[in-house]
Amino acid sequence: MEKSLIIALDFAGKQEVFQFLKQFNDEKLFIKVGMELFYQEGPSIIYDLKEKGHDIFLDLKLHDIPNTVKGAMKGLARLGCDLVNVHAAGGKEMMEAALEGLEAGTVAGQGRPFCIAVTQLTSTSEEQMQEEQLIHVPLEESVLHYAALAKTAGLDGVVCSPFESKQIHHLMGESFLTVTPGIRLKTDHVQDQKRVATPEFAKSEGVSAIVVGRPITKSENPLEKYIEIKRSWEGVHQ
Ligand SMILES: O=c1ccn([C@@H]2O[C@H](COP(=O)(O)O)[C@@H](O)[C@H]2O)c(=O)[nH]1
Repeated sequence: MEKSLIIALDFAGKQEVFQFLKQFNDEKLFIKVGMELFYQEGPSIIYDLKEKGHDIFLDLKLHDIPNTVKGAMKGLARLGCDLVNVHAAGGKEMMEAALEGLEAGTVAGQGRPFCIAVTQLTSTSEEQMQEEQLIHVPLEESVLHYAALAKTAGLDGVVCSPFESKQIHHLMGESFLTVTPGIRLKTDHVQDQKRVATPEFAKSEGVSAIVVGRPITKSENPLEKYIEIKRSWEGVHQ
């Protein structure tokens, strides 16, 4: 889990996914399956990717009443994912229920998936947060508040941006995971992301894992782009 580069496979179906993965030969990847793919293909996409030896972050960002989240997590635990998530805005009781569900659904002999909480989406700016969510504190304070809530609930870490990672580790401990989307090389389009940073910056801030989607999946040469991003994330330069 630590220092992983997670590729977000935001594709509409299995066919596109396996066509895309062909380019990576037999490399075992850390793959993020999100709503777009999971809502089309369901659990079978997880089984297929696990069978190929990939690690899976199932990014469904659960946010509902505690009982519903507990039941959903019980089912997700059986899929054998490595990492799942909820929205911290669902509250401490909901996050505790998520963990209870995961523990109840984890198959004997397998570890339970790591569970992290989304703090403020990387597509949210401070201005949007204040005007649309009516949260009248600096964005970093909101992220740190949600991270502390997640920690109190017993979660393993958070989704945040690289800008908040160092302070989260300082307050919550180095083993508390910071998983950061919104990663772009300087030459990449930012698209709908607001809190964007390079892999090098993420590394310098002690981020636990980066999530990269379109810069790789929409690239003319995805394998080359993956290698370029991986090198700058791992600090290996030729
Ligand atoms: O705050 C968040 C939480 C999740 N995501 C997800 O990460 C990827 C990022 O994809 P890009 O194409 O690299 O922008 C995407 O699947 C999001 O659902 C996020 O971006 N921000």
